[in-house]
Amino acid sequence: MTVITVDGVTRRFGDVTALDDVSLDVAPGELVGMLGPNGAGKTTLLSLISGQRRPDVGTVRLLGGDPRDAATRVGLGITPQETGLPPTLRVGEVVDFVGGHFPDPVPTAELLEQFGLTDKTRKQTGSLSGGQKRRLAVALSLVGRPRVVLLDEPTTGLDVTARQALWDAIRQYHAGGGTVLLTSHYLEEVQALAERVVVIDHGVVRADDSLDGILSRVGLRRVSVRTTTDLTSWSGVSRGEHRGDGVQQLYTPDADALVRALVTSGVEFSDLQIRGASLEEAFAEMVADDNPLEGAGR
Ligand SMILES: Nc1ncnc2c1ncn2[C@@H]1O[C@H](COP(=O)(O)OP(=O)(O)OP(=O)(O)O)[C@@H](O)[C@H]1O
Repeated sequence: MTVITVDGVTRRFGDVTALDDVSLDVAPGELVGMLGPNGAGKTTLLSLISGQRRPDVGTVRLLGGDPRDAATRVGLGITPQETGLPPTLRVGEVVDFVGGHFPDPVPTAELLEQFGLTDKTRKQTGSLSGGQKRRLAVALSLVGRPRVVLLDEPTTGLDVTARQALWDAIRQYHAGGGTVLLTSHYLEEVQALAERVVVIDHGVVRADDSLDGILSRVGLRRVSVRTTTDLTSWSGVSRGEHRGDGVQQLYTPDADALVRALVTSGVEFSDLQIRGASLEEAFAEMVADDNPLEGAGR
């Protein structure tokens, strides 16, 4: 049984095809990170899964039911990209209000404690900082003990400490068996949290694989080396850049061959380092217009 099933879904807004024949299954207990550039279709996909919109073509199932049924959505928690919190309600009142829609809500004090908001319980939400509002928004998605949560850029605008705290809360929810589908523009967020990565670009799923699978699929190694000779146009270098400090960063499918060529050329160099591509590099490769990855899907 899958928690989320998206099958052959197309959704248009006028002339814009936001999603073009997208299919995606999410199994119970998975933590899936969705990546894509601005306008790729991520938010639209989440709105179809949460039943806020209907697909033009294809079907969406949530927890075995229709996401537009209120009975199905009781098992769902959402943090949208922008949360309209009523500014004059107190933080505790908002949590009580949202929790009141669920049969077995997390007690308000417990939830606020988990999200470091205990001292804000009696403050009006309008007085919270942007980061505190974001934390409250993620807390609200979990108040009903959902079986699945959709988090649209959960930590955008948060500082490093607040982001780490939210990651811990998401991990804790996941460790308890919860299913998570999140979007993020922070690649390190997806790298830190997700076991599986779905890359969407121009409304199409470009890759859907384990995090390791995505990284290895790109197959590029990064060689960094300090030298005064320009190596960026050497044969075997698919992309290269000069850093300000005299170090060049070279991306190559065959680091061994590049290092052999470097050594035999007699060029003087120092500080040679080789490592695998990061998710950021993998992502840049995947959404580069001239370099589509074939064979998306699992
Ligand atoms: N209500 C709407 N009316 C018209 N066009 C829309 C609407 N919602 C989305 N779109 C268009 O659909 C495409 C996908 O948008 P979507 O918001 O799903 O992208 P996204 O991947 O979430 O982007 P971002 O990372 O910027 O949040 C975009 O071209 C967008 O302009």
